[in-house]
Amino acid sequence: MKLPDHLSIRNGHLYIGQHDTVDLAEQYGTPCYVSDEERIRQNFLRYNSALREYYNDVQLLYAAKANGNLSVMRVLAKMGAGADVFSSGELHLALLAGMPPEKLLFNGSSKTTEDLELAVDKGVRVSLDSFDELRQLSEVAKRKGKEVEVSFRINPALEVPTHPKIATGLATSKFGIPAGQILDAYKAAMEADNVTPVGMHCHIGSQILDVAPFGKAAEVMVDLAGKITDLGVRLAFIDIGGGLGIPYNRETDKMPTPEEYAKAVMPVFLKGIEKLGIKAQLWVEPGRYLVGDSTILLTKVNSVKKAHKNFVNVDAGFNLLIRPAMYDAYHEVVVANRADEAPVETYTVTGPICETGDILAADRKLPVVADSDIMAVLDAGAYGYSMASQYNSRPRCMEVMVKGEKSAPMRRRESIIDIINTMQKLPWHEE
Ligand SMILES: Cc1ncc(COP(=O)(O)O)c(C=O)c1O
Ligand SMILES: N[C@@H](CCCC[NH3+])C(=O)O
Repeated sequence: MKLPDHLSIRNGHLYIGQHDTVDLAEQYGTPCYVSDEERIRQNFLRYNSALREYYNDVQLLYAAKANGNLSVMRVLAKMGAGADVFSSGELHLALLAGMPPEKLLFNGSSKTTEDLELAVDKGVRVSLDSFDELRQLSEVAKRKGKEVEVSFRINPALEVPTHPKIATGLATSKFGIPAGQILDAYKAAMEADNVTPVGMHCHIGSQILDVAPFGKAAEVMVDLAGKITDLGVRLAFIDIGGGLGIPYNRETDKMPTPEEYAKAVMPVFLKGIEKLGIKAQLWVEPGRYLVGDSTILLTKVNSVKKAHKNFVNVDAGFNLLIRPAMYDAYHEVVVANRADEAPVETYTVTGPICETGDILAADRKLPVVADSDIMAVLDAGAYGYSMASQYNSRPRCMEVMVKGEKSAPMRRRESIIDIINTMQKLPWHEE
């Protein structure tokens, strides 16, 4: 099995960095997410350098939805990342993590008045998704006597090779303003009180397996940039979103690298802005690439059952990692305490949730598995914990970070008390 550099097999056990995952499972309990801080750094550096090879004025805005743990965001903030925030919650976290407001963009297709107020109060730029939202933001900013800088999210109407649920730039998707309406949007923004258009934004989808659509999106953006500049808008940034995929199946996935991504995007972008004679900053919003492979989910085998199939029943299910159930996503699984044993049996790894679809990994060849074995689900750092739920009244698990010889929890395990405490007794049930 091919492993990323920060994972290795030593003495029959799976290691993350310098840590035996079987010991980590013992020390912190299962289920448990474990992330490697160094890996996040390496991923950031690689992505950033690939783009900066071509152009100095690039700003990475980490897509906070991928993994909103404050410790993860602090690591990225220290590296110089800003953030794409998609809610007031993510905005608060980004600021707490030390990301300056000028490196944040408040995205979202359905913002509340409170969201808009927070953006204005904190001096964060807003990516607008409708004419309605422009009007509302203008009213909010005027009421507060403040100015707010904006971009519009553009729907480039592009097909992308990914799961249909995570293609976001299709003509039919809910995101963005169609290219045919975009000049009217900028005109309206130029006329609106207390609002200044200074940027453009698009994001075509996630887990994209080919760089060609990114090049196409860049082309659409610089073409439109010309028309928007002609209106008199001074573009400070052009944000082309995130979406670069990662190889979840290292045996079969042929994934584009950040260098290939940069090669597809940067010449188009640079030619475009040179032609226009502008010096816009390039903003990109990677999420998955920065954190996806940094993290494993450790889970313990509760029981093994021979039935229609060989089922391995583990203590983590789609309450903690919904990607396999939601997108039929593939995640590699390793029996952490038998990592050097030969795969001899085919197993389906299932969680504890009361749903047939609670399958983490189907039909995998693994060593003979027994109860109390520790399994690691790989590449769980993006859209893992951040999409976790308390379904079946299961408290969410702990998150641990390792760095060199050190390890520490970066989020405590929830307890049933946490769940109970959010509920309130109805007044007519009191007596
Ligand atoms: C607006 C926006 N930007 C960035 C991202 C990050 O995407 P990814 O994690 O695929 O890089 C997303 C998620 O798809 C998004 O919705
Ligand atoms: N949640 C998706 C990615 C969507 C990103 C948000 N637009 C996944 O797990 O692959």
